[in-house]
Amino acid sequence: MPGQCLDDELDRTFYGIEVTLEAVPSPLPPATAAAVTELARSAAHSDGVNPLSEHTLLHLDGEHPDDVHVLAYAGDPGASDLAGYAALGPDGSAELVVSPQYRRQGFGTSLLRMLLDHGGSRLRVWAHGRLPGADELAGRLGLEVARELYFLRRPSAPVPAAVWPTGISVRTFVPGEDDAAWLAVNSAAFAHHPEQGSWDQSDLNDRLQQPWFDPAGFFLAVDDASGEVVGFHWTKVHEDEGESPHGEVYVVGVAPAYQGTGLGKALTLEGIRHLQEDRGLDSVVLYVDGTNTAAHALYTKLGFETASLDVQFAPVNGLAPDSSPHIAS
Ligand SMILES: CC(=O)SCCNC(=O)CCNC(=O)[C@H](O)C(C)(C)COP(=O)(O)OP(=O)(O)OC[C@H]1O[C@@H](n2cnc3c(N)ncnc32)[C@H](O)[C@@H]1OP(=O)(O)O
Ligand SMILES: N[C@@H](CS)C(=O)N[C@H]1[C@@H](O[C@@H]2[C@H](O)[C@H](O)[C@@H](O)[C@H](O)[C@H]2O)O[C@H](CO)[C@@H](O)[C@@H]1O
Repeated sequence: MPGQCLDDELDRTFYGIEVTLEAVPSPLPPATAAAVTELARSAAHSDGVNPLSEHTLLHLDGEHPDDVHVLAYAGDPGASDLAGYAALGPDGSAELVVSPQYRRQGFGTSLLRMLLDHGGSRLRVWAHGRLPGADELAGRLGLEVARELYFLRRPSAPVPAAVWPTGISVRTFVPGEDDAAWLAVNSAAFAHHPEQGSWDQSDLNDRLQQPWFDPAGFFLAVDDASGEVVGFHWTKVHEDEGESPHGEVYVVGVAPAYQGTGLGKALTLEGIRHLQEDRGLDSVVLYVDGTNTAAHALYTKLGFETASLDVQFAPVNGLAPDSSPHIAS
């Protein structure tokens, strides 16, 4: 829906007496963003998995005019606390979460129906951890699994020394100097990825400003002959409330012309060494798409094991209701 925006008037859509849904434009008022963050924290504590991804949480703040936020209340908005939330991006990707105290009362169904109204056949809604009920709710509304994202964990174990391909050296990322070079190799490495390959300077800036960002954990592989950045391993440390600190292989990418030379393995090992030895972290995690056979083979070899699964649901054969979105063009 690029370039589209919500009507001037709040687009309030009612799905029944008990549930009030309100589609609100970006930017969310700070108090509303805080309520959504608390709702997500409460659900994570109850379910053992975060219902909203980093991208959605980052987009709660700031101007993202192509995003749609949906708030669910029991009764009139403001008359009660937030019962649920859904986010819909311009590419049809979406997430939704219902407060643990409002489960099995139709809020999830109402939120998903509204996402289908707005997203149509492009809707791709996440179910992180594929929790009980996700498949049932999705199936009831004509959705099926369209994508699998595996969450892998590597228990603490010695890290073999990285063996670098000839003519390649490694250094760490310098914010403000390496941005363009990293964006270029990231988009080349992830040219076929639904999200990663389209990251731009704004996406990078969002993350450079995060408390977890640490350039010492962001490794760049450089071709000595050309000086070109040809690969990277960006690590991340999670120190979230209620979780033991752990490291993440956040993103590993190798320029297509350098793939199959041992560079991905070397970069991955260097990042794991950093997380374990420099940051003193025991376990290391990562996300990898189910279709990514190369990455899966690499990580399995390095001792990663499947810990959980996220899935994305999509309308069966694009048969979603063909209702036109409730948004002005
Ligand atoms: C946590 C994440 O970031 S998941 C996303 C990972 N990144 C991407 O998918 C971006 C696009 N792909 C790439 O950048 C690369 O293909 C990577 C990072 C997956 C692998 O990097 P490469 O430099 O090609 O890997 P490298 O040459 O070091 O191979 C290491 C091992 O990976 C596996 N592997 C690499 N490529 C392949 C392939 N095409 N098919 C099967 N296995 C493969 C093998 O086990 C290989 O070991 P081997 O050569 O001894 O058999
Ligand atoms: N290995 C990476 C790059 S290809 C990957 O698969 N990322 C996924 C993953 O991102 C994680 C997610 O945003 C978590 O909320 C965050 O805490 C992690 O740090 C991220 O790695 O899942 C996303 C969907 O939730 C997906 O869009 C990314 O491509």
